[in-house]
Amino acid sequence: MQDEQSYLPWEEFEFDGIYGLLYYTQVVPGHDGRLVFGYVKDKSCVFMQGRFHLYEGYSLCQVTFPVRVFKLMGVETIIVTNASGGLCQDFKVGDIMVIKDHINLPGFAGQHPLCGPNDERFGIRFPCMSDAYNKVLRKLALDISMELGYSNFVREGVYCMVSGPNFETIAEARMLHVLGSDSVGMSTVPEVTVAKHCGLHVLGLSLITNKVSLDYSREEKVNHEEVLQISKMRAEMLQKVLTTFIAHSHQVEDINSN
Ligand SMILES: O=P(O)(O)O[C@H]1O[C@H](CO)[C@@H](O)[C@H]1O
Ligand SMILES: Nc1nc2[nH]cnc2c(=O)[nH]1
Repeated sequence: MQDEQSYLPWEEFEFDGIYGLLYYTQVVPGHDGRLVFGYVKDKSCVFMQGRFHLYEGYSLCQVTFPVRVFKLMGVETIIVTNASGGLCQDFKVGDIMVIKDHINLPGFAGQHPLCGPNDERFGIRFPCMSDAYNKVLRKLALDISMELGYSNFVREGVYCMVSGPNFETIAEARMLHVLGSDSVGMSTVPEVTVAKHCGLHVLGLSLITNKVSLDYSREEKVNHEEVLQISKMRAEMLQKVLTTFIAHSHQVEDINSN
């Protein structure tokens, strides 16, 4: 972070073929709080290096505000990434899960970003969510992972959002598993819900940073440092999948055949 004297809310950057501007905000450790405008190959992109979470005290309207800004800027496709705990017993730490569907647990309790008057400029009152994660984009992500030789680490599954900030009790983890969740985290679902509401195409990738304990005899305890460490370890691989995906996105012939 720059000192107060020289502080500017943005700076120019060039990194690994990506050029653009960085904007700074304040968020949780591991989330840099930067909004990055740039290009991957010839595709203009905007990246959120970090996000806002419900557990930080932001409303879901604030959490999802950037998505609506992106929509107004002309963004058509959004790629959401997160860190999550693996509930599916076949998943290993370091796997990447292409999100097939989600469970909006806070939404069941009325913590939903679309509660309140519906803004018709963005979408309809009762949006369909059964196809939130675009099938064509999911297939492209899986094909690319295979081409890159990552097929052993890449899975598909259902992500469940809890509000956090605590990690799950064993009884909670067992319940989420029985409900059909393959992984659990504290984000993503509000952004995806608002993105689908306003007609954006969505791809979701979840990095499995830890195995969630379903067993009272297991000694390991999850912590945020472990989440950060595995995220760092897999950053290069995720970056490769994402940049290749963006570069190949012109291959998507009919994105609406979802
Ligand atoms: O979902 P993201 O923000 O990627 O991070 C996940 O990891 C953090 C907990 O370690 C929580 O923020 C959880 O949601
Ligand atoms: N709720 C939850 N969020 C996570 N984010 C990364 N790992 C986990 C986890 O095990 N549980």
